Amino acid sequence: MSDTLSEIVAYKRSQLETKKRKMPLPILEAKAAGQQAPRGFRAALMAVHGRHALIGEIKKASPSKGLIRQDFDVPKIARAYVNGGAACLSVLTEDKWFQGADENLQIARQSMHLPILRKDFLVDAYQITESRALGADAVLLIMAALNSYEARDLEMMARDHGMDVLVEVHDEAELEEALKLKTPLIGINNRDLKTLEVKLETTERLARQVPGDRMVVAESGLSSRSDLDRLKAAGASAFLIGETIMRQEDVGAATKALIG
Ligand SMILES: O=P(O)(O)OC[C@@H](O)[C@@H](O)c1c[nH]c2ccccc12
Repeated sequence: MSDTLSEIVAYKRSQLETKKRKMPLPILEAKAAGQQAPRGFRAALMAVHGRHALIGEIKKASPSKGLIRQDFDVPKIARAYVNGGAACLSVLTEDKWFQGADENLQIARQSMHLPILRKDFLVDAYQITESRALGADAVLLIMAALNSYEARDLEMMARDHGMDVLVEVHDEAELEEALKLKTPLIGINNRDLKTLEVKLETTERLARQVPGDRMVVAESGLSSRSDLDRLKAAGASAFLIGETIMRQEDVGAATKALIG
């Protein structure tokens, strides 16, 4: 376990057995079936015209930065993102490194109308059903944590539950695997999840290799309007932003300032 991603994934896998015992899959399936229908995540991104399509992330802490935001009022943050003009939200549910919680997703969803991406480390089919049972509209699949079979199976399950899939890559080999999936949403993470280093050049380099029928979502390390303009010119059409906005007291104003 030399890098952060492997450590997190190992921890996730170790939690799974307990979770499955506490909440057996059939019960979870029933919960998922009882949820309101998924809101269109991809559709909401595609509906944005004339300004940047932003996915506003609700994130309290991160492995690279520690605590990011002290005053963490989820409904207030969620509604501020709406008022600021975000197209979608992303909610961290990972508890140990990001201080997230499953409840944060449920609370955010009850607080506003935008589609929500469940941001976590999903490596097992159980977690896909769990995401829908929590009310997620979309899930993140991280190619660096999955082989191509796992990615394909998890994607199929997510689609069966009516959720959109954002597949995350950070190099050429992962992009090649991601393009074999059905989802049109290709997230390019500027942060290397193994070393935690951030380079906007990652989006610039990889976006060029994404066919025109896919949609590039630039992720991580975006801190200004000019970063968004720069990556849009490189081919990104949506932007996933957490820390920059989470550090601002006024989330609505910070969102507006970024997307115009
Ligand atoms: O806070 P930032 O640098 O704006 O990044 C947001 C988002 O891209 C980042 O939280 C993220 C991208 N991929 C992930 C996978 C797991 C956990 C977190 C992430």
